Amino acid sequence: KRHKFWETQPVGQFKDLGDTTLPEGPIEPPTPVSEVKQEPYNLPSPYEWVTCDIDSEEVCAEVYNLLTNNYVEDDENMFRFNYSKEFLRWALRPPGYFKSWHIGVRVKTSKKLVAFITGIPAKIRVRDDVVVMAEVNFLCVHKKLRSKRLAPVMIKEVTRRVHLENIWQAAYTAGIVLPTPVTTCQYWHRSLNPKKLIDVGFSRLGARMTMSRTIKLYKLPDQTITPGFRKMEPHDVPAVTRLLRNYLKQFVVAPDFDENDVEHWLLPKEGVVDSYLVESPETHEITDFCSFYTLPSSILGSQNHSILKAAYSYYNVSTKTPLLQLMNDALIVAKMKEFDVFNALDVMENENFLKELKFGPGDGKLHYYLYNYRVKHVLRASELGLVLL
Ligand SMILES: COc1cccc(CC(=N)NC(=O)c2cccnc2OC2CCNCC2)c1
Repeated sequence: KRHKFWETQPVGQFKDLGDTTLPEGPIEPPTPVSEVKQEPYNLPSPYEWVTCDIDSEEVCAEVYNLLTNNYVEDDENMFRFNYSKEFLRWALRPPGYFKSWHIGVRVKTSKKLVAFITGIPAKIRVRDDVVVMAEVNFLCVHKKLRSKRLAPVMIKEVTRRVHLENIWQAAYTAGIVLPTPVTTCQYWHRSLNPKKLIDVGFSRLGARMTMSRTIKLYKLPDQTITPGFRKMEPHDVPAVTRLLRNYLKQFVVAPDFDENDVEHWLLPKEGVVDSYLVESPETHEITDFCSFYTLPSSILGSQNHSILKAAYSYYNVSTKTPLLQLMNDALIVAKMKEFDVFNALDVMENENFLKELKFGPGDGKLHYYLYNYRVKHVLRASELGLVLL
């Protein structure tokens, strides 16, 4: 039976899709925290819950190894996300995070970590309604424990622990269709190192194209071209916060970032997140911003290469520099940093630069979901201003 679990959850149900009488907003009301189930859900007997302290080098390494060997693969099982330990520590410890939301499952006897799921708190605006939600991510069950129905109990457990903090909504993404997407995004890729991408099977040589012609097609300048384009620095946090908050107002769903959030999520971190801005040489005003995060993938079947170095478009704001030129500078910097590919979703205003900057469409889609919050109509990807890691 399809979605046996999801039909029991407060999420938009397929059967409700046509019903415009259902109001936008929370589907179920909050309950008093005292009435939330105090004890963890039952796991099958060989397994036990554990809270993963990712500050611990040893535990962080266990989480890294579980994800490296068992997390999301592309549709053709040629690549698998390979989040770094530094990235995981960044992604899971934003302002106000809860250690109790970093949930693992161990084998009681061997203490082997065999499953993982996380939440982090985030202020998300839906139209005019700012809601503190949990962003749920990194749901991973060891390949050898699939189809044991562990995922539903892990989702119920993270939901229970989120409820204990008096938070009643969540946001998450998936590559599969569940009840019911808020929006569905197409992902796009811009080759930076076409020879390697073709060698490992990520891309194919175009019809009537030679390798040298393909290399020339994707060639980029070896310096950025926008005057005043520079790395973001700590003293830029207030100006970038103002710029980003104002820009994100136009989207139906978007993060409600304050300066602490911007400091955590957007200050450059080597090997984790890169962010650049344009400071007007005349007025010293910050007029534009672009950022991307580092998410390599393991290459599962290549002799010559083991890692695909990928940059993922994060938040970009253009108010003076044309978006096309700003994102071209982002591509130039990514190439200078030896990324092989630059990925982007067709969210926000991205569709205005994707084709022009020689992005090609990916072979899959990313669906966005809200838990316990109904959005009246499915949104266009361009109405979405939220990028999850
Ligand atoms: C190239 O290596 C891959 C390894 C695993 C999966 C995929 C395909 C895929 N599922 N890609 C995306 O979900 C994706 C494509 C473009 C931008 N962001 C994305 O996902 C982000 C956001 C959701 N969490 C994973 C990272 C590709």
